[in-house]
Amino acid sequence: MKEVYLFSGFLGSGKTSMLVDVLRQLKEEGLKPAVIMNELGEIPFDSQAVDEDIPLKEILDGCICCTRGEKTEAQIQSLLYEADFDVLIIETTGAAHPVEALDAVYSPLFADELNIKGIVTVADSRRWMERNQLSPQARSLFLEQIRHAHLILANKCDLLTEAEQAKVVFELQGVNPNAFILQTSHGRVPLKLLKGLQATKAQQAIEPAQIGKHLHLSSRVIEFKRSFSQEEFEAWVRELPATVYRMKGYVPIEGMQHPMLFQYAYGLVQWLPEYIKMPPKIVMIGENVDSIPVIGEM
Ligand SMILES: Nc1nc2c(ncn2[C@@H]2O[C@H](COP(=O)(O)OP(=O)(O)OP(=O)(O)O)[C@@H](O)[C@H]2O)c(=O)[nH]1
Repeated sequence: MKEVYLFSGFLGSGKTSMLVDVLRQLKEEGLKPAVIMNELGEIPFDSQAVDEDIPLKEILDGCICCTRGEKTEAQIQSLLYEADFDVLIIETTGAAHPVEALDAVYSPLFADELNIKGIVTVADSRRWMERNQLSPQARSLFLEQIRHAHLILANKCDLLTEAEQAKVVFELQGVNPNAFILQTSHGRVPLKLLKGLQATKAQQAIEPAQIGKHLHLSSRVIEFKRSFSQEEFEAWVRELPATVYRMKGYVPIEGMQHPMLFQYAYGLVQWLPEYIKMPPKIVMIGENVDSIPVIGEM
């Protein structure tokens, strides 16, 4: 399986600096990286930071998490098809919400091929100290990026005194008690730390994924062995805890020739008939989703 890392973080926090350094380390270890970059503008500004021999896809005209889910899926699929790589790094825009970005990346179509190792959030320590100057929306996004991270870089620590650095780490840990927090400058993170992440462990095609129990934001692949009535399936969905944020995939429904395309977000369910036979599985994204009873297995 290919390892996938999502780099998240506020505008200008140091994501590209981290990317450049991680790419260098991967190459030194003889690993082949590939990169998907998501930039808000039309011009691929940051992509110049990636060497030409590294497979690179860009999503330029929008944010990965808002409208670009399908585009991300297509970019990953074409990378899987055309490029030879071991590790995929996806750098999101500073405006991406981590749950939505994870959702855009995690498709039942290639869940068996990708091992999503986790979300690494780069936090600008100086900006964190001055977060009260941000608009409420920007501040809440900043907090969400920290809250859902599996690893946090308290970056730009060179701009802070030691006492300030300690305060920032303490406060970040308060927002996300589960993530490891590393103080960095210029996004320098040892590769070993990234490799140790386990947002989703290796998944078998049949078995539901084993997920790190102590991590809150996690994902899971659920494969169905029988079909359901739509009512029965939706009754199960209604019973799910509010901490299940997203589900999508293909569900075998009685009377339908092929599994139906199923989408779930913010409590809303959407069904669409599918004209080709897709594998009967969905992905679920939420907090500690491994402990949730699954329809057909209860
Ligand atoms: N002093 C200091 N500057 C840093 C550090 N990390 C990054 N920078 C600078 O901050 C600026 C933004 O860094 P990038 O790595 O481009 O940040 P980014 O998150 O990719 O930025 P966007 O793509 O605009 O979201 C650059 O000028 C970097 O040189 C750091 O640890 N200390």
